[in-house]
Amino acid sequence: MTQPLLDVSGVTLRYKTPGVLVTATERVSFQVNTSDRFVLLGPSGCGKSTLLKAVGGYLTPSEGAITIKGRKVTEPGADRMMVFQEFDQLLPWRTVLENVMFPLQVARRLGRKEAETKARHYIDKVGLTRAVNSYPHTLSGGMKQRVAIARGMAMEPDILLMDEPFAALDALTRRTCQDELLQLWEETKFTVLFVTHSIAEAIKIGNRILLLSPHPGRVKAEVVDVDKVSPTDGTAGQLEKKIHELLFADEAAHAE
Ligand SMILES: Nc1ncnc2c1ncn2[C@@H]1O[C@H](COP(=O)(O)OP(=O)(O)OP(=O)(O)O)[C@@H](O)[C@H]1O
Repeated sequence: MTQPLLDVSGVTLRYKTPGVLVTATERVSFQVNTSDRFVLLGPSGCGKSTLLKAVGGYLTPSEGAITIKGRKVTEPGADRMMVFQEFDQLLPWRTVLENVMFPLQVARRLGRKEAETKARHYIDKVGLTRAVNSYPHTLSGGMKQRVAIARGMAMEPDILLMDEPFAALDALTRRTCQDELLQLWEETKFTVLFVTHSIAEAIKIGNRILLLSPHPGRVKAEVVDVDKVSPTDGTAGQLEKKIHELLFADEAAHAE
């Protein structure tokens, strides 16, 4: 069997808070293959962001292990770039071009010219050619998220980690950004691990979806071959209903 790109194996993550140890995820396992659009889906508080941060190397599991291409994740690295929900993830004193160039120069240690060429290429890809010299405060939320995506993709990481990147956008911009992300994926087939609490977004973005229980960290099920559902013939609606039932079955039973 070929090695997965990302292997999350029996991972438990806890937060130490004064007087309490909060368990955010417990013994969660999943594997992501190259070119997957793998979605972590579950309600607020089930541990999605915590898992993503651990894959990013920002948190250390108290049990289990995370490996990328067989290498154990112990700290953040340029092989895993993150895109967050918040609009303030860009450096406000740098232009769009400089924001995208910055990690290329600092983390990849590319020379100015090479970094600029690469940055411009990805800025073009997200449709922001005309905004290269703009500062973040002059951009809309959707434009800022596109810059963050360009910055992540320009690093050509092994995996792009996206934490509800479109959740703070209005419905129309959100849909446009989702479409653009899928278009970019068609062009480059990058691997993405995408966190969302929206079932519809998970079905639209993912080819595989891991359903996390409302009880932190418990895996409910994995849905594969999401690509095979069609947005127009009703199968997407059926899958959405099924996922909803899977996620909330126990809660409904208890509520009765
Ligand atoms: N810094 C922290 N300190 C203490 N507990 C935390 C911290 N961050 C998260 N938690 C707790 O860990 C659990 C999982 O949180 P996490 O943010 O990973 O969930 P989530 O599924 O991403 O939720 P959301 O969609 O609301 O971001 C929750 O119980 C949360 O309260």
